[in-house]
Amino acid sequence: MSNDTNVDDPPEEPLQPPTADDQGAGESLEGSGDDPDGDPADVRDTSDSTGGGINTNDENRGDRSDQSGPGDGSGGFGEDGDGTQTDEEDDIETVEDLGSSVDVDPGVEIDESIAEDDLLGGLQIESTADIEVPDRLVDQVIGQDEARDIIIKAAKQRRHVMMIGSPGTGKSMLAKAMSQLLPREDLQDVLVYHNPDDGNEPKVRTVPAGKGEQIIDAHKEEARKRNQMRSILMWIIIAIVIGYTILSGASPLLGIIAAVVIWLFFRYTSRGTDAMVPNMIVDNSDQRTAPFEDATGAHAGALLGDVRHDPFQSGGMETPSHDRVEPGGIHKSNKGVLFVDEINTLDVRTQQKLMTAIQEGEFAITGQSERSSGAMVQTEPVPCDFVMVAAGNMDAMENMHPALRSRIKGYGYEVYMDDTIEETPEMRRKYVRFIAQEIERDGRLPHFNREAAKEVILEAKRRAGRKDHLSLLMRELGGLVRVAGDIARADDREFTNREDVLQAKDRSRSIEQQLADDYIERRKDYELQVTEDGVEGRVNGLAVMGQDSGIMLPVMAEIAPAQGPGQVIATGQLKEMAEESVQNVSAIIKKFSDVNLSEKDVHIQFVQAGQQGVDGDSASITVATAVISALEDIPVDQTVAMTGSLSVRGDVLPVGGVTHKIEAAAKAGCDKVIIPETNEQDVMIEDEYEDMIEIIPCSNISEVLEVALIGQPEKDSLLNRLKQITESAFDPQVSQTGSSNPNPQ
Ligand SMILES: Nc1ncnc2c1ncn2[C@@H]1O[C@H](COP(=O)(O)OP(=O)(O)OP(=O)(O)O)[C@@H](O)[C@H]1O
Repeated sequence: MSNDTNVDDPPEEPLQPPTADDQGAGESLEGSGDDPDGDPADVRDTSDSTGGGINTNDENRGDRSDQSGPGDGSGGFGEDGDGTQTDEEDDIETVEDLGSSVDVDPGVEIDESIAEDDLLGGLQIESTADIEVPDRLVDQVIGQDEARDIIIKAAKQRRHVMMIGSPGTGKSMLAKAMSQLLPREDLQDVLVYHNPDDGNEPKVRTVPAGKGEQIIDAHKEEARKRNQMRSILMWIIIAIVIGYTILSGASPLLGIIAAVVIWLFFRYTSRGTDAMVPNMIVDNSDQRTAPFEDATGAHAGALLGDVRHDPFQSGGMETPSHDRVEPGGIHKSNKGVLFVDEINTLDVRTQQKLMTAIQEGEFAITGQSERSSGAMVQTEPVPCDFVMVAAGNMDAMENMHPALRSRIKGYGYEVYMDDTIEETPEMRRKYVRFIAQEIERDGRLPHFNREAAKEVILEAKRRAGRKDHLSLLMRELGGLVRVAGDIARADDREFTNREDVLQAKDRSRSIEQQLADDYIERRKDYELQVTEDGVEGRVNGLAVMGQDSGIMLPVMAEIAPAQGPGQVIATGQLKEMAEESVQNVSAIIKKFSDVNLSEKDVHIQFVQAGQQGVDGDSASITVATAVISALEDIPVDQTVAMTGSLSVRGDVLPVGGVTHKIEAAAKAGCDKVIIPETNEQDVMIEDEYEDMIEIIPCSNISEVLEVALIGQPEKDSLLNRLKQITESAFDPQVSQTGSSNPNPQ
C-alpha cells in the first residue's frame, strides 16, 4: 500500500488490514489550506495516528467482532443539546449517571405541601414559559423509564434495540436521542472512486468526517489545473495547425476542420480527468451528532443503496459508474442509528439483506433494478456499522423475519413501551414540562397559563382510562397542545387558557369520535335510539371505536327451535365473539333453566355494527343478557346500557375504555349504565355527563339482570333461581369439598 495518496490515484489494496503506518499520516490528505505550496497533489495529513487516514474497510469490519461481547461500548457520550460533547460530560461513566430521569429544572420553585393534590404537582409558575426545556432529547422523554435506560445502555454498548408499543409513545424520539448519545468523533465520510481496472467495481474509501470534502476539493482543483493545461496545449496546437495551413497556402477549410478535430479530441479525452474526482456518498462534515436515519417504509434502494441507470452506457458519453452510486440508509447511518418503524413491512429479501449488513458491518452497493445498467455495477463493500432501532406494534414483532429478530435479540435489547404511567406529583410536573417542550418545538405557540396546563393534565388522566395513571400517548396529547395553542394564537393572545384547551378537545375529535357522534345522530333519526319501553331480547351494548370514542351498539337475540343441532347464528364478522359469549352464558343457563340450548338456534344481531365497533369480549354480558331475556321472555329496560366481560361462572370481568363507553351511553340518552365493578376506579367522565347518567357497578350476572330486566314476577323468579346457582358456585366450601358434584370422578 502506497504511503502517499496522490489525488489522481485512489488508494490501492483496499481490503488489506491497515498497518500502523497506514493509520497514521501515510495515506491521508490534509486540508489544502495548510499546504505551503498550494499543490493538492502532495497534500498530507497532519492529524493524529488514529484519526487522519483514509481507512480501508477492514477497520469497519474489525469493529463488528467487538459487538458480540458485552460492555464493549465506546463510551464517550454525553452531549449538549446540539449533540456536541462537553468537557464535564466526558467524565460520565456509568449508565446510572445518565439514566436518572430529570424532573423540571431545579430553578423552578415547588410547593411540596400542596404537590400531592395539585394538578401541577406543586409547581409555582405563572405559565409554562417559566419551565426550562432540557437540551438533550433523552432528558425530554416523559415516562418510558425502562426504554430510556435501555437506550442509554445500548448507546454505550452499541447494541441494537427493538421497541414495541403504541404509536406516539416516543419510539422514534428515543432512537433520535440515542444518536445524540453516540460518540461523534467516530464519524466517517465515505468516498467512491473510479476503478481503472474494472469500471464496474468502484473502489470505496473512508476518511474521518470532514476530510472527504477536502479530498474532493483537492481532486477538483487538480482536475481544473489539468484541464487548464490541456486547454492551453490545445489552443497552441490549433494555432500551429491553422498557422501552418495559412502559410502553406492550403484551403482554410482544411485548417478549420483540423481545428475542430483537435478540439473534439481534447474534449473527449478530458472526460477521463473529470472521472478521477471521487463521489462522496456519505458526508458527515456538518453532522453535530452521530447520524440518525429513519428508514421507515423505505424501498430496497433507499435502504440498501442503489446505482443509477445510465442511458448512454458507452461511447464516451456515459457517466462513470462511481458517480452513479447512491448510498442507502444503512450506509448513511454508519456509526449512528438506523431507525426502522414497522419493520415487518420490509419484504423478506430486503430483511435478509439488512441482516447481512448488520452481521458484516459493510454492504456493497449495487443497482436494485435488474434491468438497469446499474445492476452491472457493484462497489467494494461500503461500511454500515450502525445501531439498529426497530420499532412497531405487536404485529411487527410477530411478522418480522425470525432470523432478523433473533439477530436483534442476540446483539441487543427488546423493550415494550408503556401506554400509561402512574400519576405522581413529579410526573405531573413532567407533563407541564412536556407542554413547554411541545411549544418550544413548534416555535410559534403561546405558552399555557396554569389553568390550561391543568386541563391538559386532566385530559392525560382521562385518556389513561386507568385509576391514578396518565396517558403516555404523547403525540396525541401534543396534538391537543398544538390545537389549543393555535386557537390562542389566532386571537393574538399572550397565553393559551383553559377555554382554548376545552375548545381544542372538541375540535381535535378523532375520525372515530366524529363517526360515533354521527351514528348517534342517525340512530335518533331512525328511532333506533333509547325508548322508555322494555323490549325482549334487545340490550344496549357499548363499544369503543379507535382509542377514544365510545359508541352504543344494540344487541338483539332471538331463540328459535333448531332444525338440526342447535347453533349460534350471528351476523357479520362478530360471529366468533357472539358464539363465545353464548357458550359462556350457556353454563349458567343450563343450571337455572329447563331449556336445552343445544336444541335451539340462538340468533344474535349486532344492530348496525361494523367489525370496528366491538373489541374482544367486552360485549359478552350484553349478549348474555339479550339471550336470557329472549329465553325467559322478560323485557330489558331500554334506558340501560352495559359493558362487561363474562366468565363461565357468571362473574363480570373488567373491560377497556369504560369512560368513553359511559359517555357514549349518556350522549345516546340512557339513564343508567352497567360497568364491571373492577372498572369503577377507571371512570373519569367529563363533568357535563356526570348528572346525565347513573353508573352502576356490577360484579356478577345476577346483579346485571337485576338492573337490566323489567317485568315482575318473571324477573323475581328468574333472579331467585339464578341466585341459588350463583351462590353455590361462589360458595368456597362447596367448591372445596366438591359436594356440588353428585358424582365426583
Ligand atoms: N415519551 C415521550 N415524551 C415526550 N414526548 C413524546 C413522547 N412520546 C412522544 N412524544 C412526542 O410525540 C412526538 C411523536 O413521537 P414519536 O414519533 O417518537 O412516536 P413513535 O412511538 O415513534 O410513534 P410511531 O410509531 O407512530 O412513529 C415526538 O416528537 C414528541 O413530540
